[in-house]
Amino acid sequence: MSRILEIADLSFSYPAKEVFKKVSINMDQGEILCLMGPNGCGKTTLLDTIMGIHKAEHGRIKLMNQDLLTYSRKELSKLIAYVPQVHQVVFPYTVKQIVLMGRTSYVGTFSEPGKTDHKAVEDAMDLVGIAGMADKPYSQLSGGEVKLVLLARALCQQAPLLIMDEPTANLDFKNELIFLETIVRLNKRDDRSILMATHSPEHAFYLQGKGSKVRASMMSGGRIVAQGSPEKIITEENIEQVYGVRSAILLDHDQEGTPIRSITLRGIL
Ligand SMILES: Nc1ncnc2c1ncn2[C@@H]1O[C@H](COP(=O)(O)OP(=O)(O)OP(=O)(O)O)[C@@H](O)[C@H]1O
Repeated sequence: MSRILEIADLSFSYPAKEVFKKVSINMDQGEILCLMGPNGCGKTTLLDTIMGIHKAEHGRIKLMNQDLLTYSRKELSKLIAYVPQVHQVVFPYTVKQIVLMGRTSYVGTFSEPGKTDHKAVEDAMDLVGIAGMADKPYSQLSGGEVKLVLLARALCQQAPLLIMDEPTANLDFKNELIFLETIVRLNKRDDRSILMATHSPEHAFYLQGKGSKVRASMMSGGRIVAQGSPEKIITEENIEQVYGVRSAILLDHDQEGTPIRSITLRGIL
């Protein structure tokens, strides 16, 4: 199994704040890694550092066995697709124009997008169910619709590593499942590796139940405090320690006998 991402001893601080220290994470090709942790623990900053937006003070990141710093911006955009937590644009783009931006690294500087680019955009929009919104102004979408458009943009980038920051925030039940099912499909059919920061630990169980290879990492106080298979990491004890709340992990089985775990919150400690 080849490594898509190797993060070793990574540390980063903003001028007046240390965010994370000595973080080490490895991801195999074809794996889904769910990064969890309380608000403000550093998940987004870590994702931004992996994408080369922040420069780490210490440690190193290897992407597909090559030092991240040796890639050009254009090369990186073919290797990593990103669904951000929030996204604002000032120009009055249509939804289709935003999705087409996912093809930027494939289109020459002085060229127009070609047939392949338009086909990739249409396929991605069909897959996430937003084909009917193609000509709508992006600035007039709801928070949930924006997430679906950003997913379509990332899909047509066709990068081996997909990074998502709280992808299902703002989504209703059905769109949350469209998102999760799209992740499963990309992972199992296209062998994409997915790193997602999430406040919904049960997503790790859901994706695992659908046959994806899933691991969970829990971040707290700027460190990775637990890392491994979802059932070993997402435990009542770890949730108590990391989030300061009492919870119950419930185990059920679906019709095929596959275990399904869910979490209910019982109170603040
Ligand atoms: N540009 C910045 N300058 C200074 N401090 C920042 C900056 N951006 C974030 N921080 C701080 O760094 C810490 C980590 O923020 P980050 O957004 O990475 O957390 P997070 O785990 O993604 O949080 P959430 O779950 O709320 O999205 C927080 O304390 C935040 O206030």
